[in-house]
Amino acid sequence: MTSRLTHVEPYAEAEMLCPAKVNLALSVGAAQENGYHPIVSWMVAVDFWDQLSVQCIEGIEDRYHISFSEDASVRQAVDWDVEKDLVYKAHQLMKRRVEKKIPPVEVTLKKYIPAGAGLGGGSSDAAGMLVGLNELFELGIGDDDLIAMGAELGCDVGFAVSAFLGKPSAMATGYGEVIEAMTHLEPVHLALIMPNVGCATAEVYNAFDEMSEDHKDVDHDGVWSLIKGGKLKADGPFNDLAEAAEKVQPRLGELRGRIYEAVHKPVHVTGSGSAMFVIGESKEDARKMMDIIVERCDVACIDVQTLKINP
Ligand SMILES: C[C@@](CO)(OP(=O)(O)O)[C@H](O)COP(=O)(O)OP(=O)(O)OC[C@H]1O[C@@H](n2ccc(N)nc2=O)[C@H](O)[C@@H]1O
Ligand SMILES: Nc1ncnc2c1ncn2[C@@H]1O[C@H](COP(=O)(O)OP(=O)(O)O)[C@@H](O)[C@H]1O
Repeated sequence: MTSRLTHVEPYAEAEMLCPAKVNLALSVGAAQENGYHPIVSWMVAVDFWDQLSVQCIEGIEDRYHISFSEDASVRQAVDWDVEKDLVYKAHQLMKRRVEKKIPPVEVTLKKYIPAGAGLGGGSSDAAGMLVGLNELFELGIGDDDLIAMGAELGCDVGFAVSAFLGKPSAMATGYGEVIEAMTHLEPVHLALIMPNVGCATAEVYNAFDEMSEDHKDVDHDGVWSLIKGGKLKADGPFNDLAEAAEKVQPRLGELRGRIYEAVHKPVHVTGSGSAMFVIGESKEDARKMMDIIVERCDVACIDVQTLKINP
């Protein structure tokens, strides 16, 4: 479960674990007139989370506390205003959407997922807020509408909502907002590497445009055959944004080389970077690689696995 509701009248609280996502495959087409790129991606949610709590309070104003946890693997500061936070934006969107008035809440977001990592942390926090408010105030918004609301906040937010609803593996198409949830998922074990530098998504897509001479179509079949191909092999994942991410953040290419030297397995970039991952044969294998990477590569690394599908 990724959410928990505690009803102690008159106070009630929703606690949400907001999972990171990994793009196991990401195919990107040429930018459209609106500047956005069509994509086909196999996205999975993993057991690495931000913690979000939404609590009813007395008073008239909402309160927000947003910070990185002291014990986060990558220490960052929240360098954006509350009004720019996706949790705040999700809250405002929900208030506009429902006619029933939402009472004041105290929102506490404790972040572990680094920003600008291609792990969709902010998207997941936003999804947690939509799902949490819907449950807490019994707003009765259906799954498809919640996913559509997510897509208004960001291309990746619809997938994050779907993961909250028990579907942590999906093929995303359109600009990422069209979600086809998968009903079967072989567990995938990963060593997840989180460099202490971030990549801004828009910058990476711009670099992709500059680097792509011949504009190809998205590789729908390639992504689909990976999803349907049984146990994922270490060399299975691919990412059309990987080179662009390395152009934006040249340290990544060098680090990727060092990690490969240490574990002798392909090292993949998730989303627009900066995080990378190596596929393990098993939980033990992923953990062993994590130990080696932490020891030899001077970078934060944890072992994670895909969340189970909730039937
Ligand atoms: C690259 C991906 C892969 O899953 O993830 P991240 O690395 O950001 O986690 C996504 O496509 C990111 O989705 P998301 O992070 O929600 O993007 P948004 O906030 O909607 O858009 C940020 C910016 O990225 C660019 N953008 C985003 C999605 C898309 N299909 N084409 C784009 O060109 C646009 O320049 C946009 O202004
Ligand atoms: N709750 C949040 N968590 C992380 N980043 C957020 C959040 N809300 C807004 N942001 C903004 O989003 C930026 C990260 O976006 P992006 O590069 O797309 O992330 P990612 O690649 O991790 O999905 C941050 O630098 C910050 O300005």
